[in-house]
Amino acid sequence: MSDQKVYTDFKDDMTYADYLSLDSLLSSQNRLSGHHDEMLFIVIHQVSELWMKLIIHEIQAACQSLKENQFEPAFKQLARVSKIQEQIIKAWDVLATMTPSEYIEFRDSLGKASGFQSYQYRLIEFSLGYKIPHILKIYKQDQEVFNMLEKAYHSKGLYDIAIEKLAEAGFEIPDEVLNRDFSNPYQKNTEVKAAWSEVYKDSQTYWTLYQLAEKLVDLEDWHQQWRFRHMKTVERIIGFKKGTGGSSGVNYLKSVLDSYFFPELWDLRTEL
Ligand code: HEM
Ligand SMILES: N[C@@H](CC(=O)c1ccccc1NC=O)C(=O)O
Repeated sequence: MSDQKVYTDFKDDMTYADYLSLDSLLSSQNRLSGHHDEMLFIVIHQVSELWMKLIIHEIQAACQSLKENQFEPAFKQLARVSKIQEQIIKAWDVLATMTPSEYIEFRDSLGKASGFQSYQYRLIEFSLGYKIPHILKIYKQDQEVFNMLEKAYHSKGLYDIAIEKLAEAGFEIPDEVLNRDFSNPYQKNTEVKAAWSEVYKDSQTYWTLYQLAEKLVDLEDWHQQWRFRHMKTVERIIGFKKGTGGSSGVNYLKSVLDSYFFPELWDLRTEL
């Protein structure tokens, strides 16, 4: 979280390991059970968290670029996010080499810890506009994380900024959409749908918004594929056991697959 600091005291004799903080990075795989496969489990999670860090960095940059009408840099940043999403989806293939009996041998040592508590994952979902009431209470114990997430929860998401771009291009977008309470989940809107439909029907005129829309669809599509692979990998490894985080497990993970982040961008496809 404290990565805002810029280091200026470069050393002449700086090494590869110094630069990458390899000492701390490579001494952070602490297997509680000592089980062989717990190494795989830890590394997969740490790699996913590192990629999530970069996703957040790029989404924040893309939001800023869009606010400044710098569309080309925003497209490059969003395209990078999609490439990372592809990477973390592939990581499920590695985790799926672990069998149910191998996992069950060290599952108890995880206690009540769960991916449920990944605050970087929440930051990503908030930026995609997926905000569920009561989610913040999971983070009550850690005031610093809680404050950071609360701020993100009340902020505009990527889609809110994209809709502002529609308004700036001259489309009639109601005030109740532009000035909505951003902590509420986004509700689909007829005027927004009409605007995006026009963008798709006349893509030559609205080429920039058209590209933006497709980048957003990429992000949502990949995110849902990540959720699906997570759900299926969990079913493959623990079946329908309850989750360590207290949820019903696979059925909970299936239920989140029903949500849409950018609903109009999907709805319009039926009518084009
Ligand atoms: C053996 C591997 C895994 C199993 C059995 C598993 C199981 C589960 C279960 C059952 C849940 C629901 C919450 C709960 O009750 O615990 C969950 C949530 C979650 N897991 Fe995993 N998981 C695995 C691997 C991973 C990996 C590699 C990641 C990558 C970071 C991950 C990230 C998450 C996230 C972000 C959630 C919250 C999802 C949401 O609330 O929509 N999980 N996991
Ligand atoms: N929820 C998992 C446990 C689990 O997967 C996990 C435990 C600690 C840290 C990260 C985890 N990953 C994803 O939920 C389970 O019920 O087996």
